[in-house]
Amino acid sequence: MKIKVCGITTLEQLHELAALGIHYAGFIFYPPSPRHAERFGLRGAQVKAVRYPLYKVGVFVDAGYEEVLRRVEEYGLDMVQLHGRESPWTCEQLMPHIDVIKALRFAENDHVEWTIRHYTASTDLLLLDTGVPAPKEERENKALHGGIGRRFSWNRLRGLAVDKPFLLSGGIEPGDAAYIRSFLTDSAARSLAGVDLNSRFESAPGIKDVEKIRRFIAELGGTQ
Ligand SMILES: O=C(O)c1ccccc1NCC(=O)[C@H](O)[C@H](O)COP(=O)(O)O
Repeated sequence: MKIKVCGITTLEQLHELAALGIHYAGFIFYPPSPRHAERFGLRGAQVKAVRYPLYKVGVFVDAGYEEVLRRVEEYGLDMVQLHGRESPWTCEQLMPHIDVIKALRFAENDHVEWTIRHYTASTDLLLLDTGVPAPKEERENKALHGGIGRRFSWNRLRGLAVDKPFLLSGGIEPGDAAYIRSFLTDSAARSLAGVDLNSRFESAPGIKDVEKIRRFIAELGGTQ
């Protein structure tokens, strides 16, 4: 089970999380987010200079091609996560340059299987997250693109043949380890690469509670 921790904002936290053996470290490049990498003074040259055995992932929301590749260079990113309404074609344009995670966000009536199939050939890894139903006031708060701490019904994945490795995401919290382990018995879990941890493992937005993450990883059975 791979672990991605998203919304890292300081080098100290990157260092502590690397020591826990996490596989993916997410840095958010979306200014309205309370976890925006630069909000806490994090700079590209610092991130680029540190070497840990993990993937540095830049998270973008409908950013332009040039902006994404500029950040890849500046921060020494290994992967990008596209968390907005990027089309399969947009993902394909980036794939020759950098590994792409496409985040798919499911609201109640979205067709999970069809949406996944649409992106299978156009991404290296999927991240399945919760979409908000989008009443007017939520639509207007753009920061609600991710990190909202809400879960979509994982039961909607049960029985599906997912033809691409995926990270399970969306409001995962301390105490979910047993449920995630039980999900491993489902056929959809054949493609489950790991889990994505974010707002439910923070003491404040952008500040990860490393001890909570350490305990959760232990409950999951450790990192491999
Ligand atoms: O975390 C954010 O603030 C964020 C804002 C805009 C786009 C993406 C964002 N996070 C990306 C992630 O991959 C999150 O970890 C994912 O949405 C799950 O977060 P949570 O619901 O807090 O578990």
